[in-house]
Amino acid sequence: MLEKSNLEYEKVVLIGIVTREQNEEKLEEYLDELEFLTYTAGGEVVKRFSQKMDMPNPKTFIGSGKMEEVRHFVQENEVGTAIFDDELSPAQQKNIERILNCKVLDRTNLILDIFAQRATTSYARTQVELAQYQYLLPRLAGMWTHLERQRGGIGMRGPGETEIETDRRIVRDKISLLKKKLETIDKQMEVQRGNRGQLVRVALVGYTNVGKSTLMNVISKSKVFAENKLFATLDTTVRKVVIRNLPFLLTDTVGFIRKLPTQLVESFKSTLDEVREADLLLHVVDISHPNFEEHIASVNQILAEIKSADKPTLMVFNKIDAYEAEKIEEDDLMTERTTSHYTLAEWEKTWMNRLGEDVLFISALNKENLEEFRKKVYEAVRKIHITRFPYNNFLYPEYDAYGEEE
Ligand SMILES: Nc1nc2c(ncn2[C@@H]2O[C@H](COP(=O)(O)OP(=O)(O)OP(=O)(O)O)[C@@H](O)[C@H]2O)c(=O)[nH]1
Ligand SMILES: [Mg+2]
Repeated sequence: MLEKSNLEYEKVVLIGIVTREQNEEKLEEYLDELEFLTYTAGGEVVKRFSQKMDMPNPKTFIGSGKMEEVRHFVQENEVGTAIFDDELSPAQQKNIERILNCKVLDRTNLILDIFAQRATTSYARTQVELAQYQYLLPRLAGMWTHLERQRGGIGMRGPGETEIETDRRIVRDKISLLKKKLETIDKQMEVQRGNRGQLVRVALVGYTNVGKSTLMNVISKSKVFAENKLFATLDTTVRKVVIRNLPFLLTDTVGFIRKLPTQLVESFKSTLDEVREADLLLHVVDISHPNFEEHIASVNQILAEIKSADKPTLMVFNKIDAYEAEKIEEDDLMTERTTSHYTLAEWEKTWMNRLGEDVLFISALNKENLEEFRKKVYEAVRKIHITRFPYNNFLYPEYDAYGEEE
């Protein structure tokens, strides 16, 4: 496994549904993200299809009329892949593949594919491979029920079952092998983490592509890979950073995303251990993204899943240089003013205001407000430090007590 399905320059169509919980506007936003994921995986979206429905069709997800429309387009335009925004059951995936006669992926599949493409270290590769096999296992079972139905009762416990059972056993063996391999690496990593001494640990967390690695680079003067694609970072990088005379460890981590496949959360447990063991989180947000509030909610949900929601956290609103409020023309009396029309100053007076001191607005790219960033991080790290080592708190005075030395 691991080798990614070849999406290079492949033409792709996206398919999503409008439901009671998900109106057209939401769907468009989700499909925007799905398109970005597709682009990251090496595909080019040529068309989006959507359908309004209360419940997805159990056999083909979308209705048969819509499916015919998609099939027609796929055939006419030599589309190689159809990607659904929602998770498809193994049976649905198979049925749709048969109708469309092209590759059919869902969101989970696509994310796994990108991770497979981007994993470079053996550690990240092992984690991705484990996630892939875990995704595959119930799908082998799905293949079986599909056979079962086709053949009917009598005589079906023949070679078909044996084959599937063998496949399943191979996959299960592979899973336990990979788990053992990870355990071994985990132990080594634990030792490494133990060797880091008693420095306070700070972790950068946040949605994918918000600028965590960029911030890591400006703060620690390191060269972590950053780019305008999703999941640029899969491995954690730890750097010792010193602000004034106060040293601490700063970790750059993998970005989160809406509906992050559970297999990935599970197999990236050890990568996420860095977050779990952190004393302070810097939750980085791309405030120029129209969905940034939803991104925050997704990140908080994953933090809760890994039991890290209660840690001291600084909210770092990044990309203020790129923030643009939507404008309402003066003669436009129809458009209702919403949060998308807020200026940054207005945002600061919303729920953000309730976070008190723990909020920051910066641009990592243009290095705006980094002095305030250093100050707030210094104060937060210092607070943790002096609770932990009350006897040497004289070492680290309040940030402003340094005067204008830097
Ligand atoms: N305009 C603007 N762009 C930024 C800023 N900070 C980062 N970027 C850009 O945002 C993109 C993503 O940056 P990364 O640092 O790779 O983001 P990340 O959060 O590490 O992303 P993943 O590792 O993929 O989760 C890059 O193209 C950066 O140049 C900023 O302050 N302003
Ligand atoms: Mg990164």
